[in-house]
Amino acid sequence: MNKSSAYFERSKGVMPGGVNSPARAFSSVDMDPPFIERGEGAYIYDEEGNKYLDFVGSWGPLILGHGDEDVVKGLEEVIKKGTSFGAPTKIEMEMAELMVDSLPNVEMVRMVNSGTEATMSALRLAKAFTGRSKIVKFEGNYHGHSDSLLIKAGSGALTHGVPDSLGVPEEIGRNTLTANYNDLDNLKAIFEANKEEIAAVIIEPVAGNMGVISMTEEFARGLRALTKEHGIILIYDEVMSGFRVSFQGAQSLYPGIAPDLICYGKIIGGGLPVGAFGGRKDIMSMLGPIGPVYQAGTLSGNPLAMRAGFETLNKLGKNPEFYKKLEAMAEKLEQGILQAGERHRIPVTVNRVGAMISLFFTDQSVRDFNGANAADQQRFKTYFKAMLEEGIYLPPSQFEALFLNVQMTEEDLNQAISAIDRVFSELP
Ligand SMILES: Cc1ncc(COP(=O)(O)O)c(C=O)c1O
Ligand SMILES: N[C@H](C=O)CCC(=O)O
Repeated sequence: MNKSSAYFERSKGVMPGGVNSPARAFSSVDMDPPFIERGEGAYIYDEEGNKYLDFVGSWGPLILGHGDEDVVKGLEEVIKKGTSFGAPTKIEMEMAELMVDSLPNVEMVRMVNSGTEATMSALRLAKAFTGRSKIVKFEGNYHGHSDSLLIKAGSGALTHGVPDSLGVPEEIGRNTLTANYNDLDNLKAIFEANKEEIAAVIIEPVAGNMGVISMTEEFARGLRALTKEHGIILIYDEVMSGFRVSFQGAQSLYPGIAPDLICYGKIIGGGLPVGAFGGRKDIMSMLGPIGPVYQAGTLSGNPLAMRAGFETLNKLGKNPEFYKKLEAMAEKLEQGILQAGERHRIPVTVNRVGAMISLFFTDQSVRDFNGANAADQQRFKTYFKAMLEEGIYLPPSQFEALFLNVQMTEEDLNQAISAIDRVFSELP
């Protein structure tokens, strides 16, 4: 990777760590990242022309693969008319209608430019609605990089050893309480100790930022019952799981449980920068200009992002077989990993929900942050590097999820499974 390494050195001179988001720096696996030149279907190509089967998919958005023809055609149409107006457009309305019509528990929605903005704004709204200041998040969950959420955070923050970022003022940090994922007793104790002070609980219902770990049914029910009992707003962060684990996201996996607000991002932008939050009309109606909670954005509802998102959601909604295919492929991959583990005596636990999957080098079940953190990260590093040499592009951290896309074929998966088998056979 001579060219990539040279570009990386150049980038480091002008960009902190050579990147615009730490997760992509590959420092966690002690190597330089390949610089990606283009993507096509299920594959990406680096500046040297190396071809990789892409299990990152821009960290989740590209469920249709690279260069989906409907997304590209839509973008070409929009770009000829203008890239941004800072004024209402028809496509924003159509996108909002599509989301409200498709999603349970979303009566109104507001578009923003990233998942970070979505969670930050949803929390502000919850604080205004309840008149309270504290929030609860779960250790190892990641909700973007706003101050109050960079506490015991997952994803790149965890991978790079800064789950509690410097620069978050103590008085802000004090209002963020952290709980253990899937632990109702812990949550009850926090609620009891902070009566009438907690505005919201925010959770990744299917977490992907400490590896993949989902809420147990019992925990999901208890969480909803307890938040209701204490007058606390329940926010599902579906930035990653939305339209990924099923068309209606994680909400549909826990029938009968309704969050009050839900955050989106990634897939709803079809590969362009986007986020959204929505939910109960009485809460959403507190937003400006009809309510007292201010929230805004020069490029919010940008026509290109809206069109890419609209084409993506429209296509996913019209093709339920996509999700069946993704599920079948992810299951095949899961089995392939487990069988390779057995064959080569490598202790491995695979967590999977739909086409979100991750592998932990441990023989213990992983259902919270401590479980994920106890897995063998040194072994993950060796595995990651060897897989990259095999032409398989995985997220460079144990604490991230792998994403499949609908462009992947049986042959692609067989290639990945054979690579895993070869790599496991040589793991120290
Ligand atoms: C669950 C979750 N919430 C929020 C975010 C923040 O989104 P963004 O990176 O678009 O700001 C991410 C990813 O980064 C995420 O995975
Ligand atoms: N896990 C993160 C989001 O889901 C990875 C993306 C990033 O932080 O760059």
